[in-house]
Amino acid sequence: MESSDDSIPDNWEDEAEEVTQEEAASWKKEANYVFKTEADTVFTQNAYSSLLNQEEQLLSHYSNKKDSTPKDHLPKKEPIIRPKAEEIIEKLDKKSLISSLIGRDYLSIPYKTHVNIVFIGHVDAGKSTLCGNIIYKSKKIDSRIVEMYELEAKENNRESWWLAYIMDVNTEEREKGITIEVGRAFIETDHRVVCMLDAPGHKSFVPNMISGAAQADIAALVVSARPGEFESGFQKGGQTTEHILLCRAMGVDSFIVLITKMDTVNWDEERFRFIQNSLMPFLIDKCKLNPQHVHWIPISGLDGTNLLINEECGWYKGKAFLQVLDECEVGGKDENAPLRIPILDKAKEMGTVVLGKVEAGIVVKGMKVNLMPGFCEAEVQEIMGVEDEKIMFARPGMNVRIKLKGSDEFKSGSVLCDPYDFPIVSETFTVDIMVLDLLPHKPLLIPGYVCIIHLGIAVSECTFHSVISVSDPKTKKHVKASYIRANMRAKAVLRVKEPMCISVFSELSALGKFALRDEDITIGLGKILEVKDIL
Ligand SMILES: Nc1nc2c(ncn2[C@@H]2O[C@H](COP(=O)(O)OP(=O)(O)OP(=O)(O)O)[C@@H](O)[C@H]2O)c(=O)[nH]1
Repeated sequence: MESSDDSIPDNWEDEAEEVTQEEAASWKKEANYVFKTEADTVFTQNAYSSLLNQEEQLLSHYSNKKDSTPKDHLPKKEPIIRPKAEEIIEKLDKKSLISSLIGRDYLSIPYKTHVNIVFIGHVDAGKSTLCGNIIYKSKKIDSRIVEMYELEAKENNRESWWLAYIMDVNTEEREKGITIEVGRAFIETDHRVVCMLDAPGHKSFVPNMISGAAQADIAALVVSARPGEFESGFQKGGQTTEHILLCRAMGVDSFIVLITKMDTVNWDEERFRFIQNSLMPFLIDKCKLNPQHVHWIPISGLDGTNLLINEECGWYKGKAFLQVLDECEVGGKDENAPLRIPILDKAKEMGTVVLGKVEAGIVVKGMKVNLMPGFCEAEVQEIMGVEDEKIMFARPGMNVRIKLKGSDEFKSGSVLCDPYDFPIVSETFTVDIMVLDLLPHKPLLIPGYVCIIHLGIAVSECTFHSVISVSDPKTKKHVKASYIRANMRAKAVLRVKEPMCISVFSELSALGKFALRDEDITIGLGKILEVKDIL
């Protein structure tokens, strides 16, 4: 039944975003920036004097040209009125603020961009083996440790698994031969510092896989070419499609498909093309990936062919995995945006140390920060980079450990942000949701339906508050509805148990995309359209 004048207009997504931006703008105006500490005073003063310097330089530039420049081209010398702190922050870009804080122009030094790649795919596809081999071949591991792993694999009757042991570090993972936690290792390509996130393939550990996907810029989809293995991973119940959908839900737009175990099919091109043709419609048509952002490489994770350099595979003339990884497209991140670091983990190490990836803005040693949604004030005492080296500041994309001084009454999943510019904190928000399969005994999403939401790396219980509309699959027009069935696209209002840091998707995808899970299955994926700030 299509509603008449009160039907949802086609452009409701745009309208929803505008409302949020207006709300954000009015909040920003009302905000009262308070600079309490000495460090903050220096920060503000430096920013202020930098602003004055810019003005003076401009004036002297014009007065030196006095004779040749007509008078009315000169800017009028106005009495200088000290601007308010918030005006300074609005006028100056973040880079000059940071440069003045750390006293040198560090930010113009060329550097390698940082990217995270998550390895996804069905259980036993070969993810850990190929990650381990990349580390081994890049000589990032001591030969004595390799010998130890070889011995341990032999003792566990899993001789060929020693490469996987480089990523699978805990005893249970090694004894069972499966990944449980997201493994993490760093390598460097010519232009990038790459964090490899080895996600578990087993369906019991999908929540861990989602946390890996939420940190990723690129996905490496690992598919086994061994007869029968590709088929079981891609069929209903296999993890290949679920992992692809979850990565898309977490905002990953760039995929490298690694068709591995090619040694088991004698590097048969026909097998490679069969897998490629089977996966292509799902990636391009269903998941709406740009074909130019999907790369295909035949490899063997076990012997390392085509991992670092293109080797001995007559019919494949393309690049090796690390060469593609060095240059494939990743979405830009905004250095000048307010600081956002979703906290992945928190530990006590002579103070509180947090682990996270800088999603937006720049974090600088010595700056004041706030951990939201709990309003925990703290100071950045140390920043540690990928090799645990101490650094002065970190840019977007970088994985950092940060030692904090101050309150530690915050949970993992909180967001570390600027002291004067917080993300929206809310418990109720409007979403655009694509519903997948639903549980046989719970076939409708209706107000009151309770499930688990993975909002980036944060996890919470969530309830369907109301259903607004569903999209008619034929006309694509939204029609009023009071329930949602499997495989429908809909607009609904969700409510989480406790306030969370949330963003409209178009503003910051890291806090604006989500997956819904119920009883171990993924029931929906979506993005946030509108949020009511409760602060
Ligand atoms: N012949 C051959 N065997 C491989 C290759 N890659 C992995 N294997 C074997 O496949 C099995 C599973 O490999 P893993 O690397 O543990 O698979 P995984 O995808 O990390 O497994 P989960 O993380 O538990 O899902 C092991 O016995 C590996 O030795 C390959 O390229 N060729």
